[in-house]
Amino acid sequence: MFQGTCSNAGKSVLAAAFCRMLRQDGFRVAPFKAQNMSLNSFVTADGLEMGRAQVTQAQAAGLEPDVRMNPVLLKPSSDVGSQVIVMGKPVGTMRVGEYVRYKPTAFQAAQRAYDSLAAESDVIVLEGAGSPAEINLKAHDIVNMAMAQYAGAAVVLVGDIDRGGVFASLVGTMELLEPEERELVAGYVLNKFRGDASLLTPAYEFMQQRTGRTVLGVVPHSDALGLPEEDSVSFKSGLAPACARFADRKCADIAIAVADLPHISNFTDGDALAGEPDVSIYRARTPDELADADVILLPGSKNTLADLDWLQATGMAGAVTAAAARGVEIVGICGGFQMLGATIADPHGLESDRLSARGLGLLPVHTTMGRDKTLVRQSAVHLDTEEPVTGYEIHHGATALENDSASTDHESSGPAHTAFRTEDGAVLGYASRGGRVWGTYLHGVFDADAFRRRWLDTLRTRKNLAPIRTIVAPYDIEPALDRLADLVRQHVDWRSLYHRIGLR
Ligand SMILES: NC(=O)CC[C@H](N)C(=O)O
Repeated sequence: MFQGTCSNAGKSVLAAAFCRMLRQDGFRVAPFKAQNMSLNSFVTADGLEMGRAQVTQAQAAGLEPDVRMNPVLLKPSSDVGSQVIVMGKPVGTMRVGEYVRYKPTAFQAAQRAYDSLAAESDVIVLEGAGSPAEINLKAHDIVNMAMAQYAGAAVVLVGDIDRGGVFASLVGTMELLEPEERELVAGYVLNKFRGDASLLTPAYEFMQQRTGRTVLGVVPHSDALGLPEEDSVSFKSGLAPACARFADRKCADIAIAVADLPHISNFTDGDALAGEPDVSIYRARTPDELADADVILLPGSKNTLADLDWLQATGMAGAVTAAAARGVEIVGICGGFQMLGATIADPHGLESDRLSARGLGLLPVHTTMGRDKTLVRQSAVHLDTEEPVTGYEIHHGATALENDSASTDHESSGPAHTAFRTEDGAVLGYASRGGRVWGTYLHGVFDADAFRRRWLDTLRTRKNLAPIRTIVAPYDIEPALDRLADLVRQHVDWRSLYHRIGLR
């Protein structure tokens, strides 16, 4: 089990690496994280919702994502607390105190999920959350040492050396554990190292003497892995792959600005675009940052109305409508799609106490949030290009086209047409008359290689750049998972870990 001395220490990535390595070595391996807090979720084939990190780890393990791998998911929606998802379905929106009271039930669900997964596997790679040494939270822990004890796991403590203070964090974490918890710790991994690792060797001796545990490895910092990010922590601090890569690519042909909404969900929707050599994709928080964009992407949101307020308050809303008037391509996904419309209503107060609001008025559509949550994988066709797309839907809102679009008082909303249609004929998104403003409920819409290239080529043509016409950057994380496994094999004493858990 990988536990961190802080959040974002790189536990998920190490867990993914071990899933891939164990699979390469012929074991039946599955990932598990009792509880995730993330707005980056995914829908399983049976229509259940789980965190993205275990989806990547499942792929590393060669398995279909399964909700047992992440039985509890908390999706913070601020004003009204977090939406609590248990075994893939929302059980309610709870404030902290309420959730603490609910935790014994959540832990039971996690234990049942673990047992059933463990019965089918040779090895489970568990992941903790945050740090196990948060002494104020320990009494009701269900995801760190409590889970490790339940599973009888060997724990690797992961420290982020890039932040500094890594030895103090490791020693301090050990210090704050109960003796029986400390027993479970097999050793340490120092993650995100830049520089000459031989400089660290004197510290290993010290750690061994002081704590009786050794450093099992030092993993170099790597921006270039190209794996999806688990939660928005790294996106917010500008560390997500898309942003990291942007630094080198300010001059790419197509500039795509992603509005960095306070409740941004599923920003992984931009990952496939970030991999394209002719694209620079970056987050935008101010109107200025939208100025040179060829595309403005409004991503998903766990709180559409609050984020719409944020767009208004920051002046971003005005900048988006002005850009639309200049002919800039405006794309909305899920919550972003809802924002493009004329009105959004949340009569049950599911996301906030704002019961309704006007949208940006760029598409003549109306959204109403219903109590039922749509959770489904979808295949659809983009009608203009006839290219297939696939992805998943996660939303409460239902969005419909205005009967008589002339009735709208929003200047920019003109007649719109269906942009995406599913196999069974359902509408999955609309586009404005000229097609430059469009939105869809489909997360992952840009993952389809052919559609993505066709769309980028339309943008190129508009800028008088030659279309590329072939798929130059297929979106596939398989090679990245293999690269990751190689990197970790090189730098971590995986043999002694295998030995510790009884594998040969
Ligand atoms: N994933 C999303 O962007 C969800 C949009 C919105 N919060 C809804 O539930 O309808």
